[in-house]
Amino acid sequence: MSRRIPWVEKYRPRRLSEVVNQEEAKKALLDWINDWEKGKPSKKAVMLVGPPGTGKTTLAYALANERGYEVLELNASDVRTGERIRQVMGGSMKMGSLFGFKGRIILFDEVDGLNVREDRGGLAAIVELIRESTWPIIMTANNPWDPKFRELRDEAEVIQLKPLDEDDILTILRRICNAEGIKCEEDALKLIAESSGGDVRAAINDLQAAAEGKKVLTKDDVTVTERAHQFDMFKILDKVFHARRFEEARSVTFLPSFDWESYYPWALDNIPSVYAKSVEAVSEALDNLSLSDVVRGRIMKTQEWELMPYMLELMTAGVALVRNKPALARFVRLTFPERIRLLAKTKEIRQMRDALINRLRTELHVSSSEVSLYYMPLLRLMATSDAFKKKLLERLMKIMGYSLESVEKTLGIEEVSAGGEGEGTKRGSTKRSRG
Ligand SMILES: Nc1ncnc2c1ncn2[C@@H]1O[C@H](COP(=O)(O)OP(=O)(O)OP(=O)(O)O)[C@@H](O)[C@H]1O
Repeated sequence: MSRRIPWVEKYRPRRLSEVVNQEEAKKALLDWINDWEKGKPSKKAVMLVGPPGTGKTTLAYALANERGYEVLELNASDVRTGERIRQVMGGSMKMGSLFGFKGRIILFDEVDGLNVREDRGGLAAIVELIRESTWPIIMTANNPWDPKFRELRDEAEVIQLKPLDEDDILTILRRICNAEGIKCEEDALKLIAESSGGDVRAAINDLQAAAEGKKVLTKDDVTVTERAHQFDMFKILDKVFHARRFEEARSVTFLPSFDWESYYPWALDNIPSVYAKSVEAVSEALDNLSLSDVVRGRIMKTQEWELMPYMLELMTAGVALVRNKPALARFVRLTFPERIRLLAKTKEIRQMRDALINRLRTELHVSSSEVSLYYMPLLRLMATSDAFKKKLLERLMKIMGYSLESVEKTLGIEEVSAGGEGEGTKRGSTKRSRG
């Protein structure tokens, strides 16, 4: 009955190309190590930041493996005693080659796990380590936005990883099922992926628990634990709405499960109903939330990550501490954000549309935005004209391998003809009657 190798380790990608959907992070990481190798890194360290189980540690190891570095992992107590540091820092880049390595990469996993209050010395030691290091340093963190980590963040290039979506996780799960020779029903994998809340480690663990030793995995075999990304979000919002003090509201941002990208639409959709009794409160909370989005935009554009605490405070304390806040019931009713629901519903069509745009972009040698702006409306128009419709739809079906219905949906011609005549009228009106 004993578990053999955990699948999270067995199937941990060894090469960067196997790490799913973190292309921008990979590129930034490669640029950084290339600069190191040329002897002119802009920062001696990088900090890989992202939600749990999205590939931070994996990227560090894959990079080291691919570029021939030995990984030396350090933790908080190593830093405090200082001894291991001296050991690690001794020697030069050339020394590693004795053992067949090009050099060393120092990995400091989960730096935000340091208890900054009790471990002030530890933090200062890491900063010093970075300044003096002759080796590239990689740190990982889920949530390093506490102002106390500022000095550390300043020493590093912050590389943000994306939260993974269900499709990414399905890709990884299918790969494992194939490698294990297990016939996994798609529904079973979907259930696991859905409940993982974007955490690949959680999904792989659930898969192993349900499938190990089986030849076939069905939906009935899957008893996913209440991983409850959504449940967490309910708890987080509940805490924010009930908070009476600044620190209380802001404290949610230190939870490992806090993911600001998902939090935003949740807050946006729930503020009007939770504060419904006070227009002033709704307006102020939405104002602060939108300001947080302005700050987010600035961070993304200028990479000024030190603005992050302001963004987090505006989206939490800014929502909690508003004038004329109405008295709230002990349990507020929260709803699932419409935007996320809608995005999930239209995902397939959006993907097909993106694929078509991409194809046209390469054929026509123009940018994607030009295709969306000029060529897609033209195609849509042609697809509703008797002179071109048949030929155009047939060509697109052939080129893209879509069904007729998919081509129509991709071009959005239901919407166009909804206002006009023909078969679209019927479909369009059914759609509208919902609203
Ligand atoms: N993008 C990815 N592509 C392929 N596999 C992944 C990816 N992200 C995570 N995994 C798998 O999930 C496991 C956990 O990933 P990893 O340890 O890199 O997560 P992490 O982001 O460092 O999480 P934490 O912050 O909890 O330490 C890995 O063993 C790997 O098998």
